[in-house]
Amino acid sequence: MATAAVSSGGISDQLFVSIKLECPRLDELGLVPHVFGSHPVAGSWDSSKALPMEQEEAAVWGLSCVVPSHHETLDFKFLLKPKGNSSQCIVEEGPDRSLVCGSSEVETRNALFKFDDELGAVECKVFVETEILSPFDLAASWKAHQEHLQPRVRGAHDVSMNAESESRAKNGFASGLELDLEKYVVPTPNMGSGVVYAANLTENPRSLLTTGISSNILHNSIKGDASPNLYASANKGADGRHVPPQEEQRAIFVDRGVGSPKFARPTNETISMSNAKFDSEAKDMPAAEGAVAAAAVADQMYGPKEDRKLAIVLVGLPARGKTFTAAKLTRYLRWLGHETKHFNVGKYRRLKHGINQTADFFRGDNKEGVEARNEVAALAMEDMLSWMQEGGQVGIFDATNSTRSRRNMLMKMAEGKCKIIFLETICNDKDVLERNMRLKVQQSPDYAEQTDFEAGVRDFKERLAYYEKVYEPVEEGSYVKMIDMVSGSGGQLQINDISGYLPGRIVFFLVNCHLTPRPILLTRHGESLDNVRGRIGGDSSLSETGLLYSRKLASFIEKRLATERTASVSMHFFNCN
Ligand SMILES: Nc1ncnc2c1ncn2[C@@H]1O[C@H](COP(=O)(O)OP(=O)(O)O)[C@@H](O)[C@H]1O
Ligand SMILES: O=P(O)(O)OC[C@H]1O[C@@](CO)(OP(=O)(O)O)[C@@H](O)[C@@H]1O
Repeated sequence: MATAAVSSGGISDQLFVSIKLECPRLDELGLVPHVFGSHPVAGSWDSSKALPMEQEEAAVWGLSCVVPSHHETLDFKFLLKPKGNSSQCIVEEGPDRSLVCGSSEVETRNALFKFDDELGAVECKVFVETEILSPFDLAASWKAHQEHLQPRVRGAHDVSMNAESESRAKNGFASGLELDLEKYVVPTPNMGSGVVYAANLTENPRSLLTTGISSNILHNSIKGDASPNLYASANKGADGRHVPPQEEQRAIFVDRGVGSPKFARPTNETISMSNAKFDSEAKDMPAAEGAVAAAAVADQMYGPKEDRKLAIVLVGLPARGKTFTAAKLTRYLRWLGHETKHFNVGKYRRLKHGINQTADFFRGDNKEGVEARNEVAALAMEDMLSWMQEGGQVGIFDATNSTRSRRNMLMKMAEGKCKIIFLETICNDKDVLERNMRLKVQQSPDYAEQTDFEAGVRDFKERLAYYEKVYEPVEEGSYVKMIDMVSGSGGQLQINDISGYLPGRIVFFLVNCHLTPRPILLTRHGESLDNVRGRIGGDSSLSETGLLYSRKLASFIEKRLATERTASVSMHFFNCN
């Protein structure tokens, strides 16, 4: 029957083969078509081990199976056996059929069977379909197949497999799907190359898209001389929401080149996590430490209702992973069911001042630059607060917010409206920073029009140096500091004055935050004695095969995962009662 030696990206693909035989006479004659061939899955040319085809319709018989990847070509033939008598067989006439992996040509000549007696001959139409499948596709289709055969019974403790499917599993599939853990290639996760710059996916600056606000009004509001709602009240619809005039919206997007398809209980002490320090080189599992630490925080903290509006204000020099962390946190909080939005001040700045600002714009002694940046930061904060008043729960405010005066401005704006937690990301690892900076120049719309990549890197480094000169680490308010959480030489999470259920969850998340995507491997136990009897569930011992699997699994973990610095193994027991 089939073939295949395919490998893509280090993962062995498998050849899925579906064969159909059409002949109205077979049923009349009480004959069952089989397939046998050169691969052990198809009996290694031993007719007594041929795979029986299944009657799908009155005249149609089918068989699908999967051929493991270590065979180049597989030859096969059809044979007929009388129902209930597997010792006799009639093999089809003509040469062996061959399936070669990667070849689009499949042998579909009719199958001719000659009988010695007056029956003469029987001719059957042949249809063959092949598909190369990854192990994941295969697992999914196997699951679907199993579920199709054995619909789940609600409330049943265990489900018996019927004899037919069991024997088929033994003959056709399970034996063919010999998962050799020694050779299992752990898939490389998608590293997200070519992904859209995370800041582009943040909230659209609605105040900027709403009206051509005068800088003065904005400026006043920043200084606290005017109600911040002054400009926000412009252009409201019947429901009180902002109505962006279409024309302006379009004009701004086009003119600035933003969104271009190119990119595509309370405590006042500092709780240092030295007791529950996150150290990626430590042997203890960080996840477990994080859970304990976060639970300790969360358990004490069920804050008052008014604290439920929460602003997470990022703080950090450029290229410290603020936008990255903000995007991940947004996703997590949304997944928990909290209305969360990510506001990126860079996006506002780009809309209002264009994408081509040089490092000079970010100089701490560039009064105009500082004012312009504060202006857009205030706009973003205003948008975030308005959104909270409309029902939003957690706003993530993503900017460098690198000076105390900027943070004071934000705290003042948030007074009585929401609680603020500063989330500072600190990174001292030169290699990580170098990589981050280059990544920023590659991805940020700020350098979309810079054709000289190295010139872009120099400009970004200059920008960073200006920020470093004025940078004031957070020492005020409630805060979480992520310190060198990515460098691999130990990391620390410091928390101060954090209270409430949600902040506790956030701390939990941050402690367990990973920088790089990683594969998650799931396995069930090996075959149990109950499984051998066709039963799922129960609590029986492992069969011989199950024991073999358990040894292979232990060796896989020891040999293969022990070398992975961040690998962790956890066991889960599911009780379906
Ligand atoms: N905690 C962290 N420390 C250092 N680098 C990080 C951290 N988290 C993520 N990164 C990396 O930093 C890169 C740049 O991140 P980004 O979020 O754009 O920086 P920022 O918003 O601080 O300018 C990301 O691609 C990511 O690989
Ligand atoms: O105004 P500050 O707090 O510096 O923060 C916003 C600035 O952060 C920057 C700093 O480089 O980063 P980003 O674009 O990566 O989000 C600028 O784009 C943006 O103008």
